[in-house]
Amino acid sequence: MNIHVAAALINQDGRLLAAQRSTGSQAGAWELPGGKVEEGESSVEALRREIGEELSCEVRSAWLYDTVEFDYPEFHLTMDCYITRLDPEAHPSCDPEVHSELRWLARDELFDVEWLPADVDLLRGLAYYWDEAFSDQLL
Ligand SMILES: Nc1nc2c([nH]c(=O)n2[C@H]2C[C@H](O)[C@@H](COP(=O)(O)OP(=O)(O)OP(=O)(O)O)O2)c(=O)[nH]1
Repeated sequence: MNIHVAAALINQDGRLLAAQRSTGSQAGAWELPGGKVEEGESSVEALRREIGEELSCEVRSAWLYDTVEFDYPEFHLTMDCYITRLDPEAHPSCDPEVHSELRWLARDELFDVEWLPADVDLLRGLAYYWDEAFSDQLL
């Protein structure tokens, strides 16, 4: 089984938004906000919808940073990860049905939380290319 997910790398004031899953078998683990791409939807459309549903925020712009391919025991994950800009005044809020906590992590705090296994290599890379990835010139 293949699961296609769209996920957001959201940076504000030099920090990345991380979210802790509140339900399911992966409860307690940290992830990037996002979710499954539905039938008939593009991955950017899924990103906009999920960020609206989960964080009550509007996506201003998004560009594809990387696509993660990862084998979980039960399924294969394809995850499109977008550098995502919200309105600078936006305050993402936590929907308890999805996330138990949101945290803004600085570059040197990225691994203070326990990420879902599929995210670890991506975030290692992001820590390395942090300034380039979040440069305003690219948005
Ligand atoms: N959103 C998100 N999902 C991730 C990440 N890393 C990772 O392995 N996943 C996995 C966890 C889940 O098995 C799957 C996403 O499914 P989900 O349950 O969040 O999707 P959804 O919001 O559409 O939920 P649902 O409607 O099926 O309940 O992808 C990540 O950084 N962000």
